[in-house]
Amino acid sequence: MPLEPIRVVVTGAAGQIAYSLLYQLAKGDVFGPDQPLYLHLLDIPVMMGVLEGVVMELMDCALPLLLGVVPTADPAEGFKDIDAAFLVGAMPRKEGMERKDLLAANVKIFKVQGQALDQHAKKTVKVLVVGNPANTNALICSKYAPSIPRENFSAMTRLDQNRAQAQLAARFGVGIDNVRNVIIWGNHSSTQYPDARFAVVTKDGGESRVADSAADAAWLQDQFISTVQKRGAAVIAARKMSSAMSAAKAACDHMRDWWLGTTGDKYVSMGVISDGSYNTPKDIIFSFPVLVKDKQWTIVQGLELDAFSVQKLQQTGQELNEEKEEALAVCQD
Ligand SMILES: NC(=O)c1ccc[n+]([C@@H]2O[C@H](COP(=O)([O-])OP(=O)(O)OC[C@H]3O[C@@H](n4cnc5c(N)ncnc54)[C@H](O)[C@@H]3O)[C@@H](O)[C@H]2O)c1
Ligand SMILES: O=C(O)CC[C@H](O)C(=O)O
Repeated sequence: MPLEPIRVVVTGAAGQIAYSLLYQLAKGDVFGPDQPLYLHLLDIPVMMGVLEGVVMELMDCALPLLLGVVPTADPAEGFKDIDAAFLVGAMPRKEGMERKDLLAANVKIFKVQGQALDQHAKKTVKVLVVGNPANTNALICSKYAPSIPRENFSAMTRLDQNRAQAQLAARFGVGIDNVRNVIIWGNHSSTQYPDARFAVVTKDGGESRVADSAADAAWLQDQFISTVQKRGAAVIAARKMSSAMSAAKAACDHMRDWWLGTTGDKYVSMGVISDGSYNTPKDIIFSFPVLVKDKQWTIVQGLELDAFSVQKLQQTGQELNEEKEEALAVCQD
C-alpha cells in the first residue's frame, strides 16, 4: 500500500539553512524513502523572488517523492494541514553576539507562528524549532498553540550532539558511528552542558566508556566541553555566517529520529518541555537525552549526576528561566 502523502513546512525557506535542508527532505532522508510529501515554503514578502528560484531548483532536482511545493509569505497557507514543521526562519547572530541577544528580535516570530500552527496545522504536528534562541522560541511557539500538545514542540540541540560525537570520534580514533550516548543538557547556548560521562566508544571489537579513560579525563572536562559550547561561534568567526550545512543535517537527524524512532538503547538529545527530571526547572524547553517510540519521546531516567554536572545543569536551567521571563515580557509588548 502506498503511504498517504504528508505536508511539511520549512520557514525561512529562502535562507541558507533551508537551502541545504530542502533537498534532504525532498529526497526522503527524513520521513523515509517511500514517503511522498508536499513542501510548504514560508518566508517573508521581500524574499518571494529568491524563493521562486528555490522552487525552480527543487523542480529541477526531479525527485519522485516531491508531489508539490507551496511557496508563500502567508502563515495561514504555510501551516495549513501540516504534519511536520521545521521553524528555521529567524535572524542569525553575527560575530560578538550571544544567541540570547537575538531573543527580542526573534521571539515575536514564534508567537505569530504558534498562533498560525494552532489554527491551521494538524493537532499531531511535530514542530522542530531551529531559529535561535531555539529553546525559548520553542517554548513561546507552544504557549501560543494551546490546542497542540506541548510534547509536540522541540528545539534543536542535535547539532551540538553531532559536534560532540565528532569530537569524541576524532579523539578516540574511531568512525562517527562507533560513538554513542553523548548527551547535550540544557540550552542551545554557551551554557549547554555536553556530557560524555555515559558515552560509549566501540573500538577493535570491544566497547568502552570514554569516561573510564584516565588519559583523557582532563580533556573531557575542559577542552571537549568548551569546544562544543563554542563551536557555533567558531564557525561564525571563520565563515562570517552561521553554520548552515551542519545545521540542516542536524535538523534532518532530529526529525528523522522523532518520526521513525530511535534504535535500541542509543539515545539522542532533544530540547523538550521539562517535567522537572534531574531537578531541572519545569516548564522550560530543556535538552535531555531521550528515546523515541511511536513518535513519542521519553526522557532517559536514572543517569547519575555528579557535583560538577549538577552545577552545570543548574547554570543552564537558570539561563533558560531568565530567557523565558524576558520572552514573555517581549510577547506582551
Ligand atoms: N539550533 C541550532 O543548532 C541552529 C544552528 C544554526 C542556525 N540556527 C539559527 O537558525 C536561524 C536561521 O539561520 P539561517 O542561517 O538560515 O539564516 P538566514 O538569514 O540565511 O535565513 C533566515 C530566513 O528566515 C527568513 N525569515 C525571517 N523572518 C521570517 C518570518 N517571520 N517567517 C518566515 N521566514 C522568516 C528570512 O527572510 C531568511 O530567508 C538563525 O536564527 C540561526 O541562528 C540554529
Ligand atoms: O548562533 C550561533 O551560535 C550560530 C548558529 C547556531 O546556533 C550554531 O550553533 O551554529
